[in-house]
Amino acid sequence: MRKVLITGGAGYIGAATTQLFLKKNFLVFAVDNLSTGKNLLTHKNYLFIKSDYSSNHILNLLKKEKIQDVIHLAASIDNNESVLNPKKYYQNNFFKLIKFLENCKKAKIKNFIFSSSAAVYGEVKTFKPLAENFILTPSSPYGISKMKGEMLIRKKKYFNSIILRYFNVAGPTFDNKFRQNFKSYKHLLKKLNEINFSRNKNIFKINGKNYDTIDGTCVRDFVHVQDIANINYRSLISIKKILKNDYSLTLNCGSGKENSVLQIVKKFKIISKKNFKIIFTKPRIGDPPFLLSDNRLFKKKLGLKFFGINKIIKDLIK
Ligand SMILES: O=c1ccn([C@@H]2O[C@H](COP(=O)(O)OP(=O)(O)O[C@H]3O[C@H](CO)[C@H](O)[C@H](O)[C@H]3O)[C@@H](O)[C@H]2O)c(=O)[nH]1
Repeated sequence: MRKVLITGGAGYIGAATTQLFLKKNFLVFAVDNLSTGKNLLTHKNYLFIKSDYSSNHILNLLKKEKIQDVIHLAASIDNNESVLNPKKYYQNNFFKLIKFLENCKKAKIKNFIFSSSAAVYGEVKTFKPLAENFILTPSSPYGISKMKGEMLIRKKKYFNSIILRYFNVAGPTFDNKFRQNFKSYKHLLKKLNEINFSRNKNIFKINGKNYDTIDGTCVRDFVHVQDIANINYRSLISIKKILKNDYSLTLNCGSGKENSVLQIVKKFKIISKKNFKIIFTKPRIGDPPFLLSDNRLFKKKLGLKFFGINKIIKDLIK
């Protein structure tokens, strides 16, 4: 049975990815320090280890179990928080990664999938889809920590690596089991779904209305978490075919379909059949006005289709 180590395995994307690898008959070692995600599974081929991903405990596990495949998802992921507490982001996402990569070398890891983010593009001045070779100007410590992580991994030639730049991930995991539920997160679809519909005077706050976009609100490219799990899986099992003679490749993981925040809020209103008032508040610091994936390389290499925003919303309100 093929083994895989999934760091951040109890997180939101970690849980969806773990569910899929179990379904595909992998023996999954899920490591997580349970600081944000607490999504644990029960399955005969699932082993949960409460630990920091960079610990010696994990190094010993990799060696003992002769694990060759790693999906690295563990990270602090809140753009807003990273502006307030940058040290936490450099520590968790970068300095620990340095140690973890040394451990992966010692354990002779062969294949490494790294979860990066569209946050590496930052506050781009263009209003076009972003290709992987677009200049990186991250606007938050979170984005910077991911960009530095990418650069570090690309230099490592002792394993195959695929760097996946996730765009905006949303929707429930398989079987509708887990969601983006960490209380302090302020993700758009999480906040929309949290509106207390039993009250009459519900309001939803949109951050900013004067961006240079179709309707003045920010534009995003939403991807279903189940698509992301599938991308993680396909990247690993097809890594040789994807890389050909190279040792590392970076891929955008976005649907290429743009939606403004206001469009999404209106769609949510229609699909959920709930009534609430929309108000505009001040823009969020470091909020990129426009993030849209140019996914031509992704399509060429992985050829997967995306579910789309309507299904994400329908699944969320189930
Ligand atoms: O109550 C809310 C919540 C969000 N928004 C707006 O909706 C857009 C999307 O916000 P999210 O918080 O859902 O997502 P972000 O684009 O800020 O960031 C997300 O996507 C990034 C990549 O695109 C990174 O991966 C990051 O970790 C992840 O949180 C932003 O313009 C935000 O200001 C609102 O107007 N009101």
